[in-house]
Amino acid sequence: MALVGKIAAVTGAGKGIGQALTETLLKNGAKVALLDVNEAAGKSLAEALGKQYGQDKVLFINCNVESDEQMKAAFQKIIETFEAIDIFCNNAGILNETQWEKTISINLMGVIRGAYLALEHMNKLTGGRGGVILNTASMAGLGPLLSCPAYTASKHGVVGFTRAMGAASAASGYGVRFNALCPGFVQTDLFNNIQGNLGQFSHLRDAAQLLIDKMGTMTASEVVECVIELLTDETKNGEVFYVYPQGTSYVTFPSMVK
Ligand SMILES: NC(=O)C1=CN([C@@H]2O[C@H](COP(=O)(O)OP(=O)(O)OC[C@H]3O[C@@H](n4cnc5c(N)ncnc54)[C@H](O)[C@@H]3O)[C@@H](O)[C@H]2O)C=CC1
Ligand SMILES: CCCCC/C=C\C=C\C(=O)C/C=C\C/C=C\CCCC(=O)O
Repeated sequence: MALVGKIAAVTGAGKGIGQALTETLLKNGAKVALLDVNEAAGKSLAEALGKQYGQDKVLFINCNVESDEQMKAAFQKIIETFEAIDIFCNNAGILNETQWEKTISINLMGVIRGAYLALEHMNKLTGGRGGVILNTASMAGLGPLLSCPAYTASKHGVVGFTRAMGAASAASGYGVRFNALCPGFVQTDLFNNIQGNLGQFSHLRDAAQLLIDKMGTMTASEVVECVIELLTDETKNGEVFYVYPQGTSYVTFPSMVK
């Protein structure tokens, strides 16, 4: 599936990994709807990218992934403007162990909400033209980030949801692929502004820092460079793609059916 002419939407598009995803999609010829709750960041990015790629290629929508109403309205706006949707990147996320319910609400419930609404418009059985849904999980969806249990739970949830939806979609003939992106540490606002967000686990900051020092960090652009394959290769469904400073790998899981 080439990206030229495809219609994409990215949540949390205003900054960090979402910004890099948006720029990469535009660079490869897609039109992109930028969804973000940060109006200032999303709007100014959309304006800058509109100048670079053409105003008809970008659309900013102020939208909180926690809101069913705002998300439904966002999909309506995308369809009104671009007529379809082929690629949906469920990327918005926070890391806040003090506000752990909000962390679950945005990172996991927001992803499920986004996927179900996207599917209504993309499902080939209901008039959609198929496509791919990419869920940004994390390496914390594969192993425990000791200072961040709620965040770790949210990301394990995203990995499980993606795998189950990939299987459900294939078995149902929806024509929509589901893949999860699991980056290691990425230099973004989420990573840099961790101070005050670890709550009762603040005393584990140094232990987490040791892990960061051992593993290293990446830029958002380095992560997204590796993602094109996941979006374009039509054989990739239900995949969990681990991106770390030294390379990438498709994660394998043990089969529980004996
Ligand atoms: N930075 C890192 O080390 C890693 C981040 N991730 C994941 O990548 C995704 C993106 O994170 P970053 O780019 O690092 O963060 P970031 O903080 O740089 O950007 C997140 C964007 O999401 C938006 N956002 C937050 N809550 C929202 C909501 N309720 N509705 C709509 N938009 C919302 C923010 O306004 C911001 O523009 C998240 O899901 C995060 O968990 C995964 C692995 C590592
Ligand atoms: C200094 C406190 C921690 C700061 C972490 C900031 C951002 C992290 C974002 C993530 O999504 C996590 C990325 C990578 C690490 C996740 C899990 C490590 C698992 C290690 C293991 O399996 O042993």
